[in-house]
Amino acid sequence: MNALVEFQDVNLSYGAQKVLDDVNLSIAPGEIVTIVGPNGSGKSSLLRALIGALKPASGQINRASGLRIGYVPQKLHIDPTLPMTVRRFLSLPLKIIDAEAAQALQRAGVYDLGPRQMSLLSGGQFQRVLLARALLHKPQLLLLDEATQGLDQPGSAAFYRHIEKVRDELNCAVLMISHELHVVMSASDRVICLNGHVCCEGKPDVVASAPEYRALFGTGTGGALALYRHDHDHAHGDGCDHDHTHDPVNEAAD
Ligand SMILES: Nc1ncnc2c1ncn2[C@@H]1O[C@H](COP(=O)(O)OP(=O)(O)OP(=O)(O)O)[C@@H](O)[C@H]1O
Repeated sequence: MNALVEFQDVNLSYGAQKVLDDVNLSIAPGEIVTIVGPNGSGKSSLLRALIGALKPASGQINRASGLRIGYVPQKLHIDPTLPMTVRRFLSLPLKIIDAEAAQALQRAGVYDLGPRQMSLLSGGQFQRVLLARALLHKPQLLLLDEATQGLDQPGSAAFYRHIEKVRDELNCAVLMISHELHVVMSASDRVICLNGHVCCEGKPDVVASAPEYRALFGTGTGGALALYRHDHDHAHGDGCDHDHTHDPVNEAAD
């Protein structure tokens, strides 16, 4: 198999609630793919199924043999009363040597944070440390689950610019969930729109070439959020029977 990961007709439920419905997708080496979709559309569940934390009710998830995955979660709670340096955090649960920690921090763009206390990091620094942890074992596939939640717009733009750099350095594929659709425009090779099933996918430049997008995106990132119109300029497959008129601004703000 050439792809790193392939979903074939994957169905997933929590009890009676169906969350993924015949999902098919594949991720090729080195590509940056973003999953967008409304709240509750199954994005995080898809990532959890991909890492093997959830078992599909039917269908297949094929991973390339020996695939190394790095995962940056949406958030991670660490007891603020627990003294723990960044260096120590990187050694949990697997002990690593100083050189490995230094290299991972360097790759995450925070080479000097090793001695700092986890509880005293800013939101942006904390996410970079989570990224460093995900990079420790040189992943072929990096998963980011709304990794910039809580960061301001410049902070999250810097984070995603850094992700492109990491991809170029490590040649890893990146699969990310983001509500920040300007990031989708600028950083992704491909966008997959999920609403229980994959309702459309395509290159972001289709969206970015819209005159409204140019007018707004050229002058800042805020307006670009309004331009992701789910009901045009994508090809929809059969069986896509739900309302496609999402409210991207509110989705982005959630
Ligand atoms: N452990 C669980 N047990 C039961 N239901 C769950 C569980 N995790 C998620 N769900 C439900 O499954 C659906 C999909 O959730 P999921 O977190 O995958 O969506 P999402 O697209 O990532 O949402 P968001 O954008 O809000 O983060 C939601 O209706 C959610 O309430």
